[in-house]
Amino acid sequence: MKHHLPSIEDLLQTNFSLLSDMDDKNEAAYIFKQHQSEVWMLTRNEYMHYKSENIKELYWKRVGVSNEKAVIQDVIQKVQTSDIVVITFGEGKIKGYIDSAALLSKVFESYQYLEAYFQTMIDTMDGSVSIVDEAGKTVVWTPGAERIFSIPKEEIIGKDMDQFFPKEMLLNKVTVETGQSFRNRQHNPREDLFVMINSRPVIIKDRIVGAVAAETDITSQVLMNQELMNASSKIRQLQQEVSRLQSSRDSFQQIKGSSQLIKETVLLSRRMSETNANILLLGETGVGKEIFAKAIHHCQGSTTPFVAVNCGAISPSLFESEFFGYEKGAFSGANAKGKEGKLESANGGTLFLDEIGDLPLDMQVKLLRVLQDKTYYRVGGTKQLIAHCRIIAATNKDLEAMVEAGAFREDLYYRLNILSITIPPLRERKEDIMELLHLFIYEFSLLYHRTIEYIDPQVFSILLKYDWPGNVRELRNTIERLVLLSRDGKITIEALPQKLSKAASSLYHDESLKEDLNQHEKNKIIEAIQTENGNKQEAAKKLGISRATLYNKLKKLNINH
Ligand SMILES: Nc1ncnc2c1ncn2[C@@H]1O[C@H](COP(=O)(O)OP(=O)(O)OP(=O)(O)O)[C@@H](O)[C@H]1O
Repeated sequence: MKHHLPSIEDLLQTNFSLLSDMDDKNEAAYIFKQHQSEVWMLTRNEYMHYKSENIKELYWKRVGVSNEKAVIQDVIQKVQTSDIVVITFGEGKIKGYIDSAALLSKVFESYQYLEAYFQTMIDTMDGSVSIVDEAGKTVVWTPGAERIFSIPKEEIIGKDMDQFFPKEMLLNKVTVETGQSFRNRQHNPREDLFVMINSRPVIIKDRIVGAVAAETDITSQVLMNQELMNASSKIRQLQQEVSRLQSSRDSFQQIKGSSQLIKETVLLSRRMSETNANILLLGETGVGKEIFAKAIHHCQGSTTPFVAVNCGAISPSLFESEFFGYEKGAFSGANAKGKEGKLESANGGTLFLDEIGDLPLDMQVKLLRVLQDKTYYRVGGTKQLIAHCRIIAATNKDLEAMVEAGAFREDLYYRLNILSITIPPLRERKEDIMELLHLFIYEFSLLYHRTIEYIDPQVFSILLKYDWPGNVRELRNTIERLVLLSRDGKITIEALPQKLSKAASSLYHDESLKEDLNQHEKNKIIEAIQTENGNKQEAAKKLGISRATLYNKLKKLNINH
């Protein structure tokens, strides 16, 4: 590793002799005389000269001493006062010496290697790297920086950066002043330029001597995102129009998502909806049970009533009268004319029993009777009524466990569970997040009259990675918040609810963002090519980009089409 300072071993020379071993034939370059921890030195020539002249007093020079375990910096310090430094080992025995000329030449060689590596490294990098010294003056400005910021090196080197950039962009100045590091901060230094900045202090012996800032140009990702946003919003608009026209034909259009899991769930629901039988919908909170229930109900172009009852929200004492209705004078406080129940209101259509797990046990018996006989009586009534409706029940509870615990009737469970559909949670179909996200942005931007033109790529990345315990409802509510908190058409990371940004801080890093965006871009392109039966000209048109751009992207994203 030639670019590092040489080690003591690299520099050690052994061409020496101790005075006690010295004779005239000895060719050693230096002669050492040692007393305890101190060492004196003569060159061989001096020694021979003094001897031949018969000079009694030899003119020994005292030299520096370092142990073989010392660091090279120690030797460098000692050669400042003596030309050579003796290296000892064990109990102070002399192992060899280091002379200043050899040391200087080796250190200079390391410096040359380091300089060559450093220069080649900054010339090779695409991104921008800049360094300021402790006075805030620019000392390094790479070709990447020249290209990204269009400022030639000659213009900026030696100058204060705030002559060239607005103060809020100068993270390296903050870093050099405070020692604070930054990671993945996004900036928009020019209207047509987006960069991601990292910065760190340069520290020598606990002193900040400068700061390095590395900037990556993410303009193309951001623009691509905006292009996609615009394209998706146009597509969404068209889809809404089409689905309005088609809504009488296909009620499942409302259920968005193109993951295999959601497609299979829709397919199963479609098949079940054709049977007219009762259906049980299972799934975590917010997965879309009600939206599925409505789609099943409307599947046959039904204009019949869809009546929803939240079993968890009706007080147990009112349940029976709410459910079956009552005759006039059935109980005190009742409507004098009597009232039809939910079963009757749903006549000919669908009764949606949400949160069926919360149905009181006595009502479970009565519901079972309706399911079996299709007949019931109003409270206080004697006329038998026929239940002419499909029942769709839904719950996010584990009914089987409730049966085992005696909280839900086994016979009712089996009756309801004949046709059941489990709607998968969003974390198992993350491919759907992007589509739902665009749908909700579009919906809320219309509702609140806010045009969204830009979404911070970090926001996308965080939304795609989060596990969504509250499923689609939580995603929808989050998007509503983001649209409401958007400023100048921009959704930024600060608008995210705290729990999302917290969950993301451990996940987020540059590469994952790129991967997510690339994957999304890839999916959109493949989808467009498939829809256009492989016709690239048409696919490019559909994506709103030129044919040449499409070919570039196919190459860059490794798409074989
Ligand atoms: N696949 C989907 N496409 C579009 N919107 C969806 C989808 N799934 C759910 N939503 C929306 O998410 C929200 C929650 O859905 P829904 O009320 O149907 O969930 P749920 O499972 O019935 O919830 P809960 O268990 O709390 O009753 C609704 O606004 C719904 O329109």
